[in-house]
Amino acid sequence: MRRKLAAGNWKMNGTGDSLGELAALAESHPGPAADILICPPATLLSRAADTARGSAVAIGGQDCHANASGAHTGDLSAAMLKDAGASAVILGHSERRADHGETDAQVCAKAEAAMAEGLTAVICIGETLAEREAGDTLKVAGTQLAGSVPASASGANTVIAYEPVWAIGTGKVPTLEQIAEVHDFLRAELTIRFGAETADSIRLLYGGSVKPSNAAEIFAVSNVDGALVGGASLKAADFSPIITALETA
Ligand SMILES: O=C[C@H](O)COP(=O)(O)O
Repeated sequence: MRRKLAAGNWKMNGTGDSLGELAALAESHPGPAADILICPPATLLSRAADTARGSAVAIGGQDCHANASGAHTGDLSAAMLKDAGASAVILGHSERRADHGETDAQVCAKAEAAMAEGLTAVICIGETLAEREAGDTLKVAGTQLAGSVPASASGANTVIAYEPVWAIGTGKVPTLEQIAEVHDFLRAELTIRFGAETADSIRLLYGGSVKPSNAAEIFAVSNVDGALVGGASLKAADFSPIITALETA
């Protein structure tokens, strides 16, 4: 049985003042029936880990380098994230794929580095609007899944987030049928590659304009094990009802 996961990606938002939202969230969900993960910007990782210590909220990074150390100005290794208090890291987010030209192979190498440090890799995939309109959604999902997920993936070290690029921060959400089609496809692809036992243990998150108003219906979709939430994770008042919807799904 997969435990549900509500993950918040603060992206490039937040300063020390934002930690009050994290504290409020942790206080509102002392014994949640779902896992909760907040991924603040790297500048807040250590303080966020201090704020969340002893609570049910885990802290994660938003990216890591594939190498353990070295001359990579501005980058952070998986070991550094772990040292700062992270237990997970988002990898291959479409914003990094677009802004930094990250390839599936690079995402896969980063995921291997994260796993080697004991971090859970939250690996993001998803099609652009042009790819969906061309009828290539499943082809893109399959290619990104195959290329970005390491052979060592398991339910313990890997979470897959399906995030259609056109749904991120736009208020546009795929139909429930469209979400189900992709999530069922991803489960089937994982089963072919890893076998049923491992495939059934890997959580599949949906991401893209998840709000308190649409969370419950999305969480009722086949093979949706939670959400990766951007904008609505910044305020406890928005993220808390999403977590509650997941707990009761
Ligand atoms: O990582 C989160 C996703 O990009 C979703 O962002 P959003 O909830 O603001 O659409």
